Amino acid sequence: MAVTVRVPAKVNVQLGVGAARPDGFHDLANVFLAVGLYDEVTVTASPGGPKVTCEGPDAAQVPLDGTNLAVRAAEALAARHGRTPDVHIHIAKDIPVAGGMAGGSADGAGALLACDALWGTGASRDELLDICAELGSDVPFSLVGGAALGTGRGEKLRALETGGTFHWVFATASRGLSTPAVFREFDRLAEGLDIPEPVASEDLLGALAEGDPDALAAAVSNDLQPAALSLFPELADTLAAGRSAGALAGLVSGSGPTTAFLTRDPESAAKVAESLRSSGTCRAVRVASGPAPGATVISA
Ligand SMILES: C[C@](O)(CO)[C@H](O)COP(=O)(O)OP(=O)(O)OC[C@H]1O[C@@H](n2ccc(N)nc2=O)[C@H](O)[C@@H]1O
Ligand SMILES: Nc1ncnc2c1ncn2[C@@H]1O[C@H](COP(=O)(O)OP(=O)(O)OP(=O)(O)O)[C@@H](O)[C@H]1O
Repeated sequence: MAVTVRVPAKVNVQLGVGAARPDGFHDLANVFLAVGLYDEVTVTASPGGPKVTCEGPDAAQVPLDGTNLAVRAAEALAARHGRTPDVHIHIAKDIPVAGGMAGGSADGAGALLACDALWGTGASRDELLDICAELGSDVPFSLVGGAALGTGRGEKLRALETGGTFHWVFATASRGLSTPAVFREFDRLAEGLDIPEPVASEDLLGALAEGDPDALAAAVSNDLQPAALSLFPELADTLAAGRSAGALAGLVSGSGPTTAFLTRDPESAAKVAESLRSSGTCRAVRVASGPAPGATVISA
């Protein structure tokens, strides 16, 4: 028997970042939107597992050892339920790697849901969310999808209402950025400054609820953007190219280096994508809309 789960990427429409906490993490006001770029995680019984394989354009950058979040998810579920993680996990990867779109987190959430179905564990939603939070700050959102406000280090979620579909263009970069390195750069840039508690923007939540792309474009923000630009200055050229091509807004996605451009409709998304492709300022361009559903079993 094989179980396949489909899991979306995310863009952060607001990423408010507070000062570093004593544990090194940062309190966030993290407004997540799941978008329709997906990894598919397939699990099959395999004695002596867990073992992981990966296919897709970025597969060579995905670790195939015990650090893979999908492997860690299978091990965590097995340990809680007193069984051995005898499983082969195959990842069909379409989410850019190390791009700030929660690709590894998606695979963690996907493997967890898939193993739960394969093993008949019957874990509750709350137990799955607890395991997700142990795996990483973005992993709970990969499980639930849609739109949500993440507080704490991003793992405490409140579902948000969305009144329509938002159309995005994503430009991937020639190299990745490490999430911890971007947070460290945020801390360096913040030295000596008084960093306020991050708060979700009421205007932004209203724009999501209304499904209003112009209002959302006026409200998007990312406190990690200056840090990502400091480590990867060429991203400024990509942002300028997307904005001058007619995007309503352009911002770095999460910790970057993927840049995200909000457009009014699918036609203008196609136009912005075409301009970005010919701009020479990025590696590849993808079009996707959100909200998209969270991790979903698509075959069992
Ligand atoms: C940038 C975002 O993608 C926005 O959604 C997330 O905040 C990062 O989530 P993630 O990749 O799941 O991150 P984790 O695996 O939990 O943490 C990786 C590293 O990022 C930093 N980190 C992450 C989340 C957070 N609230 N504060 C942090 O300072 C820490 O250095 C941590 O060691
Ligand atoms: N299943 C996985 N897929 C991709 N990367 C993984 C996976 N498991 C662990 N990793 C590691 O995580 C690193 C970050 O990859 P990922 O694609 O999750 O980045 P990201 O999208 O920037 O994450 P986030 O947006 O959550 O900060 C990779 O360089 C890789 O070493």
